[in-house]
Amino acid sequence: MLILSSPSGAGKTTIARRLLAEDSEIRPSVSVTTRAPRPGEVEGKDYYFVSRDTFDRMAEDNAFYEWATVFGNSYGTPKAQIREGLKEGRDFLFDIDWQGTQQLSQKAGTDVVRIFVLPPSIQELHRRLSGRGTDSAEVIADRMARAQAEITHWDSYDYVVVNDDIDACFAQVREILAAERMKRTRQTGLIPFVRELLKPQG
Ligand SMILES: Nc1nc2c(ncn2[C@@H]2O[C@H](COP(=O)(O)OP(=O)(O)O)[C@@H](O)[C@H]2O)c(=O)[nH]1
Ligand SMILES: Nc1ncnc2c1ncn2[C@@H]1O[C@H](COP(=O)(O)OP(=O)(O)O)[C@@H](O)[C@H]1O
Repeated sequence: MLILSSPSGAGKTTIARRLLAEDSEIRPSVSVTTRAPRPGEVEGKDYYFVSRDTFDRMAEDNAFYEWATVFGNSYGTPKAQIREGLKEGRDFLFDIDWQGTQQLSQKAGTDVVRIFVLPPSIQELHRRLSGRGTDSAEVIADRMARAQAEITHWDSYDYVVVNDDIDACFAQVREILAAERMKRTRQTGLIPFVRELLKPQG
């Protein structure tokens, strides 16, 4: 379970989309949200957009691994789509906030890799939120007001990358993923091979 978090506008969606396009081994965890779709966002790809009633019913029915309220809207990770994949040992990418990261870490323990994406500066964060052109001035002001509070949670992540140059930052994320996949504890498929190597020779 690879988690990407950042203050809004630092670039996690950009990194996530590129990773999903280039790495066929990892699948997205598509969240459910009460937030309205932004122009260009696709139902079932970026989010499942639902009403407040539907979200509350899903929460009551225990349909989420975790959920949280961010910027006045609710966001949740639905269990159904990832349960089977996780059993099969597939990699999943989560674009979730620090609250969801804490909840998933408690549930999944060592199977979680957490990356926090920092902007190169607060001024650049503002430029990116404005340049994205998807949010009103009011929404941008709200996200900027929350950015520093979100950055204070950077120390509960395993890795921190600064998204200054997108290519350099993306390369770092790929390196983290490559190294994590090579961890001995994740390479259970190698056990028969190692047993073979250890057989007495001759
Ligand atoms: N806990 C939790 N956070 C989520 C989930 N889906 C999205 N988020 C977070 O909600 C925040 C707002 O997301 P969004 O409205 O798409 O704006 P963004 O920050 O520009 O990507 C971001 O920090 C996301 O990482 C989820 O299922 N659970
Ligand atoms: N390294 C970068 N340099 C310049 N602009 C970037 C960079 N990374 C992302 N952006 C732009 O900044 C805006 C916010 O990025 P986005 O991925 O939507 O952030 P988040 O998902 O963290 O809110 C988008 O318009 C995106 O194209």
